[in-house]
Amino acid sequence: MSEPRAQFGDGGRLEPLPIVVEHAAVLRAVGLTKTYATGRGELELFRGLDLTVRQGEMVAIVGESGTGKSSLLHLLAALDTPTAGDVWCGQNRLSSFTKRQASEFRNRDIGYVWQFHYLLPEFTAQENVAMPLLARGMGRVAAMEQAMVWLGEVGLADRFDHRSGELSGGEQQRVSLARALVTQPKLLLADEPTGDLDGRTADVVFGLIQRLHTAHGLTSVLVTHNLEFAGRCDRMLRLRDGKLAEEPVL
Ligand SMILES: Nc1ncnc2c1ncn2[C@@H]1O[C@H](COP(=O)(O)OP(=O)(O)OP(=O)(O)O)[C@@H](O)[C@H]1O
Repeated sequence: MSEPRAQFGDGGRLEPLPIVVEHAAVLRAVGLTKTYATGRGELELFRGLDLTVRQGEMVAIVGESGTGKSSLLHLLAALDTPTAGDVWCGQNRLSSFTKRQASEFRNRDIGYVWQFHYLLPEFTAQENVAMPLLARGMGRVAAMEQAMVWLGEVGLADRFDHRSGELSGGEQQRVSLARALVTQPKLLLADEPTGDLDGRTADVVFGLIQRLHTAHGLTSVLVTHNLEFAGRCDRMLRLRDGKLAEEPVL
């Protein structure tokens, strides 16, 4: 049965119901288990882990080194498959994807930022940013135009023809952020995006991520060791002993 859109008020007149904005879950992990086979037997990182990220949220995942934060992010991005359980992104069940579907999903729906920029050194900043658009078959002229727009978004339009070796660490990471967002994904996943930067530069890059998250209505999940940055997110989740526990934010 469909929801009623109106109700009878005191005067017997039909009045519209108040609009309740429901924030849909963009990302949902259900009963997630990840076990690696290692030379010394099985390493179980988590078992039966649940996570819900709602539209527009910025969620930080923190935790000791080796607890499995990067592994979790890889599962959320369909870069890896869980031992058990499922990840849902909207209506998509990631474990049902073929390799090709997973790759298309990442190109279409996910912006991924790594600790290291992984820019291709032989290409300019603009060409690096255009890469995901070229990969999906967009023509070079249109892709390069979009890349310029996103270089502008990260404040680096004037560096469009610089190769990665001619950019500072913070600038390289800003270019990689533009490359992650040029496809206009719904979801931004970032694994220690400021981990390789000095304090002031880290602050600039984190501030930029926050600004772009809000300006473009993104849903973001960030792994970080920086508790100050984590405290500036909507929610902070700590991965410990294979479970995610909510911690208070500022
Ligand atoms: N492909 C793999 N095969 C076997 N073990 C792995 C694999 N990938 C990661 N691990 C192990 O899983 C554990 C968790 O790794 P992961 O990188 O997810 O942790 P993390 O919490 O992100 O750590 P850090 O904060 O240091 O980046 C580590 O002990 C790591 O050695």
